[in-house]
Amino acid sequence: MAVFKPENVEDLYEIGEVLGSGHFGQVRQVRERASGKCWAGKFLKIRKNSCSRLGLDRSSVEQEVEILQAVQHPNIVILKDVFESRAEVVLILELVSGGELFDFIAQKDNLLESEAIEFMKQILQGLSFMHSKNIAHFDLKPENVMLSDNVSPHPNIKLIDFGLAHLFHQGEEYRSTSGTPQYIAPEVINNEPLSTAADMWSIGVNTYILLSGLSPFQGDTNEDTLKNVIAMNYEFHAQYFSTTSSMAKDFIQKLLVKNPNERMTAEECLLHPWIKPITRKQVAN
Ligand SMILES: COc1cc(-c2ccc3ncc(-c4cccc([C@@H](O)NCCN(C)C)c4)n3n2)ccc1O
Repeated sequence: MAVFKPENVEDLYEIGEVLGSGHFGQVRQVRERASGKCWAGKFLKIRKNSCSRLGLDRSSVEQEVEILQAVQHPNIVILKDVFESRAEVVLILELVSGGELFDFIAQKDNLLESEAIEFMKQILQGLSFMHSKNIAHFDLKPENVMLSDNVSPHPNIKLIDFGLAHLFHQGEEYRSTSGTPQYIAPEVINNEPLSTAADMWSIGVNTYILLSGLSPFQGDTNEDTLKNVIAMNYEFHAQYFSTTSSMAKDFIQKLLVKNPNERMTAEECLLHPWIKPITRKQVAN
């Protein structure tokens, strides 16, 4: 069993404002007393015993910590420290100040395809690194793609929220139906054995949204959305994709493939001509 620091987190950090909350618990800004530097504290309630319904299993928190410790990359949020007291675990994480990628995009009149490519390239670089370590994120969605800051013209992408992430062990079969309906792959819905390829389906959905603002499988209800995913029921609506390059559509089509084994991998995505132009003319788009 992993041992986290037993010190009271408030002895070392001043606890600040709530930055956000979700299934994972609360994220608060914290200031390191010794250095004055600000970090993000992810506060997680831990189940007191197996009968308790409130809080997270300690084992799931241990897996998230193990994964975060294994993925030190410029495009993945860095884990600095972990504290545990009573029924709470606190992850001290790199503070990501630029907000969510899609809020950044929503504030712009329109996103150039060249800008979308730059963002997607960084997401794929972080994801390719994770997949090289047999780790899948399993919750890739706009809210979990954040920007390091909102001042530089070319902000850095930071992937967050590894609460559903999984480290695959040799020969292991792993199934899970967790995730957000709009972004999950057909094999997740069908409770079939999963692999890092499920992330690549989500990348296809995120790219479709990045370029159009539309969600390809979104239905009126979650049930309708899941039916659309299973039926592969999506199209490039002319009203939203009239100026989108054929290369971009080809990129998406090579990810929204039902058979996980036939989907592009993150490495193959980084070599796709939409991401890595072959000719100088392509770069002009
Ligand atoms: C590593 O796991 C997580 C990290 C973070 C994280 C890390 C650094 C960091 N700096 C700023 C923030 C932040 C700022 C505003 C809102 C949120 C969060 O509540 N919403 C993000 C998306 N949500 C679906 C996780 C997080 N974060 N969030 C949030 C949730 C996680 O499960």
